[in-house]
Amino acid sequence: MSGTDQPRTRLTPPEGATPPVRHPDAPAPGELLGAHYDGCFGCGTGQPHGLHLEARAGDGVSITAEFTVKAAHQGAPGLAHGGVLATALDETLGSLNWLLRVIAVTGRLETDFLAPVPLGTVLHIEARVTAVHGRKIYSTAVGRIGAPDGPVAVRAQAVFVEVKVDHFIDNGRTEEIQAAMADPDQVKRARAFEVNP
Ligand SMILES: CCCCC/C=C\C/C=C\C/C=C\C/C=C\CCCC(=O)SCCNC(=O)CCNC(=O)[C@H](O)C(C)(C)COP(=O)(O)OP(=O)(O)OC[C@H]1O[C@@H](n2cnc3c(N)ncnc32)[C@H](O)[C@@H]1OP(=O)(O)O
Repeated sequence: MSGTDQPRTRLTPPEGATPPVRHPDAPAPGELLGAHYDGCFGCGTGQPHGLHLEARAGDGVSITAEFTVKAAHQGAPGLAHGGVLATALDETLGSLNWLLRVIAVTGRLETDFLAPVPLGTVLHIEARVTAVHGRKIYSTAVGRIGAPDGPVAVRAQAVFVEVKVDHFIDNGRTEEIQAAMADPDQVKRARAFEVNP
């Protein structure tokens, strides 16, 4: 790789990175987070074939989540599609930002697939922020088959990049943005981001 083929940033935090700070108003450990947007493929209830991933706050800046592999999520017959598994990890990692009260998008996501995940499996995911450096948030996730201490099937390392709410307003389609703004819970959440940076 050379020039523009190089990744923007390494997955290991640079010198000067600091430990993440859990926001004082973050949901208590064990609390269900709920969907951040009804139309989200990862967590939204309005997506019939979505992942319907359920995330809970953990201790520190960590999240646990469960995702059940359904027929619509197959790649090979009877096995979860790798991209769908990466999505489940991405969604769980994205939920971590709610504990920091920061809005951030995935900049880089590296996934290791260690074991196939059969249809019907409940994938138990745990994700954690390891460090913060400027707008960059470094995090890791692991997905286990069948139980929180089950065999490891997937792992990920990620860098999320903090953005302003304008990122969504400027880049999203007007129709969906207006619908999201009309959802009282979304407005509350967007406000919370803006008054509690
Ligand atoms: C209106 C109602 C809406 C309400 C919304 C309210 C709340 C929303 C709540 C939650 C929604 C949030 C997420 C959804 C949750 C889960 C879903 C899973 C997450 C995703 O699925 S999300 C979709 C996929 N994701 C993208 O769609 C990103 C596309 N992309 C961009 O939008 C830009 O590319 C961006 C913003 C990433 C950067 O652009 P930029 O211009 O702002 O930043 P800039 O270039 O200045 O870089 C600043 C520092 O970040 C480093 N950096 C930059 N890019 C990097 C990269 N790719 N990898 C590693 N490091 C990177 C630089 O190296 C520099 O580091 P340093 O400061 O050390 O030099």
